[in-house]
Amino acid sequence: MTPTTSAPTPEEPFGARLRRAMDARGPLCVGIDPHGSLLTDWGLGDDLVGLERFARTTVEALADRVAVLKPQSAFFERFGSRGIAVLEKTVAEARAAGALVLMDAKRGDIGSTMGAYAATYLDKDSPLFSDAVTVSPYLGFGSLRPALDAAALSGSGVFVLALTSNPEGAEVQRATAADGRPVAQLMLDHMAAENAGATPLGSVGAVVGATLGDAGVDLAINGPLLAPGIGAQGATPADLPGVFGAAVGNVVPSVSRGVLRHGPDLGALREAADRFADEVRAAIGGA
Ligand SMILES: O=C(O)c1cc(=O)[nH]c(=O)n1[C@@H]1O[C@H](COP(=O)(O)O)[C@@H](O)[C@H]1O
Repeated sequence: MTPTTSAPTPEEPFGARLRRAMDARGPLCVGIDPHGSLLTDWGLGDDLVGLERFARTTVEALADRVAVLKPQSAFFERFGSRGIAVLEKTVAEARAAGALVLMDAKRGDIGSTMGAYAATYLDKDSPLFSDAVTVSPYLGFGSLRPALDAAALSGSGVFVLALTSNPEGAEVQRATAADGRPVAQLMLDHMAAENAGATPLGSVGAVVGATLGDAGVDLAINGPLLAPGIGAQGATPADLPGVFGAAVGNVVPSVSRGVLRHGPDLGALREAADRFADEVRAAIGGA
């Protein structure tokens, strides 16, 4: 019998799309973090109008030149439903202008609740659909299964916290798991298993702070490594080879305030991002 319906075409996986963007534009990610203090410094009100202007300006300045834009959901959520409406528009405009959008929401929950988060960010029909989302595995890596499955279905990605840039993270992430591995290594090994066999790059990324010095863990997960902490938290692109060693080619260095503080002038924002991109290239090579 001839089948009358065919399976839906799998979307091109996030890892492949990210690799292409990194090769074409360089690996830099810029965060869209509308801190109240930044809105004020930009001459805007710390209100919805200011939020919208800030996000739109950042997208206009950067979405055609950096590989990834990373809106920080918390700074939009603080304005309630109307802030989330601005976030929806920001995601859509950034994607339309050619950037990959990594939603920084750091979600983590169990079972069907995690499934609802996955539907929010990783289902193509959701108004907040993004190319990838940050998630926390500290309710157990297996609790992320709904997000991992949803990402595989829609060709999106997840970035899983491993070793975060804040000093407080170490008491959990560097602790020893029941089998003797550091907890962060256990998580990274799970990510490596998810990405096994993917080419050119898996769609499950790890978050590893650029602030850590030698990460001291095996980062060969065959996936992207988001490296926040550059700029305001004190790390520089020159630190990346020391933190990431042989895995540095998969690093997506991430800066928020270090770029955003140069706004609202479009040219100044672009120059700041270009400067970080140049420093990244000098430190780790690439486009
Ligand atoms: O997932 C993240 O992006 C993240 C992980 C981490 O370990 N540390 C970290 O700072 N971040 C985020 O990266 C951004 C850092 O902002 P800046 O310090 O202004 O560059 C914030 O949105 C943080 O929530």
